[in-house]
Amino acid sequence: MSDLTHLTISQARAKLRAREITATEITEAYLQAIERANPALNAYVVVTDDKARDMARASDAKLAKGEGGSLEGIPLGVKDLFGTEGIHTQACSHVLDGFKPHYESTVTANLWADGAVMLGKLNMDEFAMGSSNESSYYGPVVNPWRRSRVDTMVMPTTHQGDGGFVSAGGTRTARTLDNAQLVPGGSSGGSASAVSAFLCAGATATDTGGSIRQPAAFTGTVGIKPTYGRCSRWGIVAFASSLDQAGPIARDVRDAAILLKSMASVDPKDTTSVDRPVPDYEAAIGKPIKGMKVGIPREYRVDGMPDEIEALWQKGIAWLKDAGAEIVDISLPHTRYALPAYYIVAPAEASSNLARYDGVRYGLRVPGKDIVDMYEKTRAAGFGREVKRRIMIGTYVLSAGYYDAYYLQAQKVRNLIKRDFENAFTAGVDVILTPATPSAAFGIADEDMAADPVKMYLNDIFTVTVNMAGLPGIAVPAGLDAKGLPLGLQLIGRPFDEETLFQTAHVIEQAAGTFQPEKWW
Ligand SMILES: NC(=O)C[C@H](N)C(=O)O
Repeated sequence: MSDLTHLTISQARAKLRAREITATEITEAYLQAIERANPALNAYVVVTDDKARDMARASDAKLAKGEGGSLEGIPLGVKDLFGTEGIHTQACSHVLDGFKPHYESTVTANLWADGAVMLGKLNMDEFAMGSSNESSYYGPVVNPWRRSRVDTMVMPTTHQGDGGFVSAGGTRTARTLDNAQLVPGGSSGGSASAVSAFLCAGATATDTGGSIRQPAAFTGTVGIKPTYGRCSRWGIVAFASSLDQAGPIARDVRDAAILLKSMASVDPKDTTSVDRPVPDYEAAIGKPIKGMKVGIPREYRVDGMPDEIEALWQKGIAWLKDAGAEIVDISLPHTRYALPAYYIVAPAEASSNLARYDGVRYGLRVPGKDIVDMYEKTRAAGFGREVKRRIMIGTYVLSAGYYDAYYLQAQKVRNLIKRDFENAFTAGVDVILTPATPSAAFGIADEDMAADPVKMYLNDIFTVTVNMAGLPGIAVPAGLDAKGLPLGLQLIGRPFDEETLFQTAHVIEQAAGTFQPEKWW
């Protein structure tokens, strides 16, 4: 049965439609895999097994009649940020203890309408704030990937007895997995870990400054943040509303295209969702990229970037060139201001969005001597360190006297960043290629990151620009580092041109192959 969990969505879809397997069988295989692996990986915070079985049964009834949607019978995991009716939705925060919404987010409703089966809610950084999944109230998620060491042994040439038997000698290599646990990235760490470890066929995720693409890169999976407005934000717990976008994490580019097609829609309940038809993204896969103009932004060559990342980038450039693309150097001159500006805009919006958690309307309430005391005690107990840090930064940059110096400036910088991209695209660039992250996955409880939050924020250096400009970006696995850990490349496209991203990412995937962790859990 466990083999069923190794099918990609497109493979499972074909087998389900051909009645070679049933939705119940594949769902049971995933539930068993979760039961076995979750104590080690902590990817799921809730497993909705009864619901999964009911949904699978309903899918089987439809499939038996030759009916069903595009995802009929496909088991998925859902990031805990998505409101799921009657089911635990806590953004992995203590402050939302016991919260079960009476509504379903538009994105998840779209998936269920297309026949997908819900396996459970996935772990994440608290309120999506983080790049390591260590700020979750439910504890860190473990990356299924581990560093490995390659030992080369020189085998001596041996002689045996008078017969003069001679062994060939030479070298032998052995790969040993390191025991150190690594982060899966964040904030969608549960989604990335679960997809990579075969604990769901695909997962929903969100990306405010890199939360889909960075964990995808850290786990050898594919993650796309679509254009702002492509997926409805309705029913998703808000972090920074002008930046938040939902998207999928999947095992390959085709699966990501299938999932995004289902998740995306125009929604009157979210005024920022855009009224444009959702194309058949899968149709873009396999289309040649001959003549496509690929921009390489010189400002993404940041100080201290490891040689391995530069080498990966060069490899990506060579693959696209070999496939007939034209490579052009471009300049995005305001890139270096993106990270500081993001860490003003995002906390500012967060401080406003998170004001609603007051102990009255949702979740946790810690009694106090009066209402103000109750607010204070609830918020002090309910929010974790990183969330408190962002609320304080956000409140500060919005306060009278500082608003102009910080928030207003950051908004201006945001416009300049957007204009940089517009200039590149109007000059004829079709897609931009960059590394997805400045490093491979790092260790859980990494001392440097824990001591200095800015080090953690630097994880977002290549991804935040895309959110600031509202553009689509995809992370696609492109190789392994010297320690055997996955590394990803990022492609950035024109607004609403996700098709070009899938088309180009598929070329990289074809050249690089797909990557699976060695099973230890
Ligand atoms: N939410 C995100 O996109 C993650 C980003 N690292 C942040 O902490 O803001």
